[in-house]
Order: sequence, then C-alpha cells, then structure tokens
Amino acid sequence: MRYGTHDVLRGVTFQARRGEVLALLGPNGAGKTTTIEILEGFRTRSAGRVDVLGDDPAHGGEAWRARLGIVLQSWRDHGKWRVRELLAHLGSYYPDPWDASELIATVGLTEHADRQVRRLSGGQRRRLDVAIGMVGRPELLFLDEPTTGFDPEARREFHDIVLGLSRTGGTTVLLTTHDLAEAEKLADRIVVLDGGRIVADGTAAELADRIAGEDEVAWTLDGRRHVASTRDATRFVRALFAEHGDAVAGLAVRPSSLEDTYLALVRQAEGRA
Ligand SMILES: Nc1ncnc2c1ncn2[C@@H]1O[C@H](COP(=O)(O)OP(=O)(O)OP(=O)(O)O)[C@@H](O)[C@H]1O
Repeated sequence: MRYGTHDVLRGVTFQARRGEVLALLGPNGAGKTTTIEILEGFRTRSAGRVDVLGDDPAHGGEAWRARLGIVLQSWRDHGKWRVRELLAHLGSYYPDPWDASELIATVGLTEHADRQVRRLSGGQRRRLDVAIGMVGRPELLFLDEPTTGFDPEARREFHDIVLGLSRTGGTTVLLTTHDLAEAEKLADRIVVLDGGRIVADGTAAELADRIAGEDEVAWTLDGRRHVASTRDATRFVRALFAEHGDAVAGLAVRPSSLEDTYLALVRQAEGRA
C-alpha cells in the first residue's frame, strides 16, 4: 500500500485459516487498520494479491460482503435508532441473522435494548458495534480494536463471545488490539507489524521462543522483598532454596508474558534492542 510516494505496507504476506483467531499487533501507525481495511474491501491496495473467502476484496460483490462481519475502529452514527430496532433492521439484510434479543443479551445490552444509541455510554456503544458486526452470523469477522473502552467485566464477556464464535461457530476472526493480554488469551496466531512490515508471525509460544524472554522471580527474605529476572526460573529457585532454605517466603514466579515478547520484538525491529 502506497500513499503518494510513501509505502505504508511492504511485503505483508500472511494467511488466516478457517476458524482461527488471528491477532494483528503493532505500534501506532504500523499499518494494522490499513491492512484490515484492504481485506474488508474499504481501501484499494496499490499492488499485491489478496484473497478473502475466495474473492478479491477490491471486486467483492454483495453476496461476498454478506459473509463478512465488520467492526470498525470508530463508529458510524446511528444516534436516533434504538438498540433492538437497529439490530433487527440490520439483521433483515442477512439470510440467517441472530435474533435481536438474543444478540443483545450476548453482548450484555439487555437493559439498554430500548435506548437510543446516542444515549449509550462509550463502552455500551462499543458493545453495540460488536453486535452489529455479528448480526449476520459472518464466516469472517473483522474487529479493529474492539474492546477499547470496555470495563473489565465487559472485556471478559467479550472474550468469551469471540472464543465461542471461533471454537464452536467456526467463525474466522481477524482482530487488531493494543491489549497484549487480550491477544494472548484469544489469538491462535499473532502477526506483528511494524513500520508496514511483518516482524513476527506465529503462536504466542512460538514468538516467545524466538525472543527467549526472562521470567520474573519474587521472594521475601528476612522481611525484605526481592525481585530478579532470569532466563531459567527453575534453576534460579533451586539455587535460592539451596542457599537460604526455609528462610525464603512468599515465592512468586511470573513467566515472561506476550507483552514482554512483543516489546522485545518491536525494539529489535526498530534497531533499539
Ligand atoms: N489516507 C491516508 N493517506 C496517507 N497516509 C495514510 C492514510 N491512512 C493511513 N496513512 C498512514 O499509514 C500508516 C499506517 O496507518 P494505520 O492506520 O494502518 O496504522 P495502525 O497500525 O492501524 O495504527 P493505530 O494503532 O494507531 O490504529 C500511518 O503512517 C498513517 O499515517
């Protein structure tokens, strides 16, 4: 993808398999939204080959679009519509839509079903966006930063919805997020973009193996709290007990997280490692 003389995506090659949750990660401006919008058919690429559900998104017709669900980063305005009305209306465009009330319950908006959209809070509005993306029971669901503004409970419920759609419904999900814990929980595979290029592609475990991150060990000794980073927590803890025995208390080991791996990957890609 090129704007003027500026390449914002270069050599971005990846595949999403049916039924998998694929997370696109990357710093602000990395090219996630551009990639997702090309796949959705919202942006026309400058060059390259793209295949989404067997069609080129640049020429996808109505029947092709009906197989997609789309949650954009910023929402369009449906202010005067009531939640239930809007979902029932949008559902009527599809051959086998979700029942509006069932969908409203699934995204946790039952109490607000008869509210006007403009009276919803930011997080409630975002839940509605997700419901709009799901209403046609899409084969492929695009979610661009879907949980921005969700409270922790809504986030947990949303994660269960996505996992349910993918595991039992066979829906393929492509999502972008800045929440690394979310990616770790949901994604079967992770693609990391930086500066318009792919810098990593694999499962969270595969990415972690490439980076050889450090685990964090914390313990208390003689009333003082200690924290150390180590490549081999088991060996470290064994040595700690060999030296101090029962004097060691409050032991906690935190394995390196996807966040650690991600930050190391991005630093490496940007030559800051
Ligand atoms: N219409 C446009 N014209 C010119 N440049 C653009 C246009 N749209 C996006 N860009 C540039 O393309 C690059 C990628 O933007 P994109 O929105 O895809 O990033 P992103 O990874 O989704 O970022 P964020 O995490 O901030 O949402 C950025 O450098 C942006 O400035």
